[in-house]
Amino acid sequence: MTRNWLEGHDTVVVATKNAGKVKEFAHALQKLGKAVVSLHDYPSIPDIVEDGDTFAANARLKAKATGDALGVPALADDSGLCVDALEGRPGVYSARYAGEGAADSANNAKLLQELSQIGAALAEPELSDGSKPLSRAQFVCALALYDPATGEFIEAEGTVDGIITDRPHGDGGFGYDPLFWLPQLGRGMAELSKEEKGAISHRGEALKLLMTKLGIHNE
Ligand SMILES: O=c1nc[nH]c2c1ncn2[C@H]1C[C@H](O)[C@@H](COP(=O)(O)OP(=O)(O)OP(=O)(O)O)O1
Ligand SMILES: [Mg+2]
Repeated sequence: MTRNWLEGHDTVVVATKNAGKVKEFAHALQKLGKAVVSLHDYPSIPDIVEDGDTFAANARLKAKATGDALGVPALADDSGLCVDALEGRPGVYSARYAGEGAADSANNAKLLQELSQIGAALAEPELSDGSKPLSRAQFVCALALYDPATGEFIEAEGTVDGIITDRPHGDGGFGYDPLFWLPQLGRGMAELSKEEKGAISHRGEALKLLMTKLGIHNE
């Protein structure tokens, strides 16, 4: 068991510029009595190039650059959507699917366009609102916590399976959430509260695992 790196820190640095992630981490870590700061609070840290081949490699890159710049442990999240009908794309390219700096709405539009182009369709009945299931998909989240004092990493990964539908459901969450349907719940990811999403999501699962590795037992 690793020592708890977060002990004695009432603020956790999350190496992200994604406001949706910040909200989810803030909500989850608040239960441990910890506040979250993000790269929005440190504009002087230069942009981090995410050129790793895997979610885990990118998470390590972001955690290390941030931890080294600030001299305190930093937590990074690299995540994305892997769509079966697209052979796992957009994967590590999820954030820039529709181009560098693309808005979530543009990425969602591109996803529907690609799926429509190949005529993706699941041999499953349509949902009760008439929307069509297009492909199985998985959200993946790799977390890396880095300690600049020792150069060590603690890492964890989580996934959640779902289905991409041809229409959005709900307006919560961020990113691809509106197109991600959870057949096991009969609801869309963007229809869940932060609490509900955290309980089942790729990020929630990765965070639980990371906390276990740190020896922190929540609930
Ligand atoms: O729970 C999620 N619900 C919906 N979409 C999600 C989720 N988690 C990741 N995603 C999507 C958003 C973005 O298109 C990509 C992450 O890319 P990723 O590089 O990890 O994050 P980012 O560039 O938005 O912020 P940053 O790198 O500063 O942490 O996957
Ligand atoms: Mg990114």
